[in-house]
Amino acid sequence: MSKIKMQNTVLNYVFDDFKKQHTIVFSNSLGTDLTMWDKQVELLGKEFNILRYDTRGHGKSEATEGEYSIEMLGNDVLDLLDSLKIEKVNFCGLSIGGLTGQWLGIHASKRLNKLILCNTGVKIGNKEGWNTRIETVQKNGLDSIVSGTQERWFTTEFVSENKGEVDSVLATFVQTPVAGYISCCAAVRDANFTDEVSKILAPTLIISGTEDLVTTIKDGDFLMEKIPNSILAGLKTAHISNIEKADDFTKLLIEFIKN
Ligand SMILES: O=C(O)CCC(=O)CC(=O)O
Repeated sequence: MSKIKMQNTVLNYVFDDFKKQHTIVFSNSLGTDLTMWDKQVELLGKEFNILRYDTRGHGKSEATEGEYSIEMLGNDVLDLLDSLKIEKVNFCGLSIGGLTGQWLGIHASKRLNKLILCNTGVKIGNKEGWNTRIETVQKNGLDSIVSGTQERWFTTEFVSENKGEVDSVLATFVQTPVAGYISCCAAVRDANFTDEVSKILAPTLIISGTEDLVTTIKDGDFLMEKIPNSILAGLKTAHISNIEKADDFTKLLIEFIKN
């Protein structure tokens, strides 16, 4: 792992430079960190260089003060690419990472080869829900929402067969800095790409979870209707599809980027 001091923050990242032609950048979901992609690295590393980073306020990245915006998180990615002198990438983001991906697709098209938007939507949830979550976490901490989080993130079948793995993801969740988590909640609350998403020109793969109640398959359908050069794949998962159906997820990425 390395840390990089950028214009406005310090980001933690891991760059596996396998000297391949293409690089794929992974952007984590709310309350996770770059280790959420561990199951993708082995297979994908045979084909691509892999750059993973902790979203601002998460993992070992700095939790700067004040509310964040998706624009800020998108610019963090551009600063990171500039610092590492990487011109063009394939970008894969899940949930809030998918909002960052949409922002990049709209505002930084020339930095993208292909875009993968997972378990996300043009808008996630509503203002009231996010404000309630912010207040709850401010008052009672992340432990107070851990059981609801597990229910949204994984199907009951997956939890019963993979208890250790789920516990480890949730251990990362409760270690997320409260300030970073709620600042990112504000970024999600304020994001709405309904009117801009059709400007995305990069070929785009949308991955939705058929059992995802946070960002539904309908949200994925809407993205596909609006983004001109896009396709949609559904996996039988809840919100964290890349962990719940890791191999299927990884194969979708390889096929999409290589073709
Ligand atoms: O996962 C995200 O990045 C945002 C959506 C969300 O809050 C998922 C959840 O915890 O329910």
